[in-house]
Amino acid sequence: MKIAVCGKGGCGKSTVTSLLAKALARRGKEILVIDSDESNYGLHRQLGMKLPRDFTDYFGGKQNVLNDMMLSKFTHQFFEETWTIDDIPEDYYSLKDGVKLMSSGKIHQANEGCSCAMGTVMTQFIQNLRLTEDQFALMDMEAGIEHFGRGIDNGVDLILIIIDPSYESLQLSKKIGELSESIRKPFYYVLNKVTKENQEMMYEAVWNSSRVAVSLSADPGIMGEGLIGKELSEKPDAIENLTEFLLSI
Ligand SMILES: Nc1ncnc2c1ncn2[C@@H]1O[C@H](COP(=O)(O)OP(=O)(O)OP(=O)(O)O)[C@@H](O)[C@H]1O
Repeated sequence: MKIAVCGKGGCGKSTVTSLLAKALARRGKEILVIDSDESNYGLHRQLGMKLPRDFTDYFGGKQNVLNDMMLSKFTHQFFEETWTIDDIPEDYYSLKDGVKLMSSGKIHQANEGCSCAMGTVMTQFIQNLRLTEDQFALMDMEAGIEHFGRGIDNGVDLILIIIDPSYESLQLSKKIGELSESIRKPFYYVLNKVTKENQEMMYEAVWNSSRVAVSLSADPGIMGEGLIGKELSEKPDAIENLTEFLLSI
C-alpha cells in the first residue's frame, strides 16, 4: 500500500510517518519511507538514520532533470520500467530495522532553483513503484497542497491527513479531503497533539469526523525527542491502532 502523509507545516507529518513506519516494521512489513519534503531536515533523524543522497542525483542532478523536462516539453519519462523497493540503488537509501529511507532531494544552497525537478521525479517514481502485499511506502509530503497540484497523490492508494490543534490545520482538512475525493483516493485523518482540553473541539471542527482514524496525544516524550533531533522511541497506542487499522483495509 502506498500512503501519502500530508497536512499543514509542523502538524506532525514526519512524526506520524516515522512512528507508523516503525510500528509496521515491528509487524514484519517491509517499509519504504520517501522523504518528499525538500525543506525538512528532521525525518531521517526521527528514524535514526543518515540523510540519504538526493534521488534526483541518480538522474544527473536537479539541473539535468530540469533540462530533460524542458527539452521534452515536460513529457520526459524518467522510469522506463516499473520499479520495486529492491531496485532503488544502494547509494540512494538508508536502512534500519526493516525501514528503508529515500529522499527526493533537498534545497542545499540559496538560488539553486525551484523544486519542480524533485516533484516530477517523485510523481513518476510513486506511479511506477510496485509493491507486494507485505510492503508499504509512506510518503512524507511537503506541507500544504502543492503536491496535489503536481499530481504526486495520483500515484498513492490512501491519503493520511495530519491535523494539529490550529484553525489553519482544521481548515486545510476540508480542502485536502475534497482534493482526495476529487482524485478518488480514500482519506483518513489523524488528530495530532491532542489534549483533553482540545479533543472535543478538534472533533467538532474537523471537516468529516467519520474520517478520523485515531487521535494522537500531545506527548512529552515525542516533544522531547523532537526538540533535540533524536530517534523516536515512543510507541503510542494511537499509532499501534492506526497500524492495525491500515493492515485491516
Ligand atoms: N503528538 C505529538 N506530541 C508532541 N510533540 C509532537 C507531536 N507530534 C509532533 N510533535 C512535534 O511537533 C513538531 C513538528 O512535528 P513534525 O516535524 O513531525 O511536523 P511536520 O508536519 O513534518 O513539519 P514540516 O511541515 O516542517 O515538515 C516537532 O517538534 C515534533 O516533535
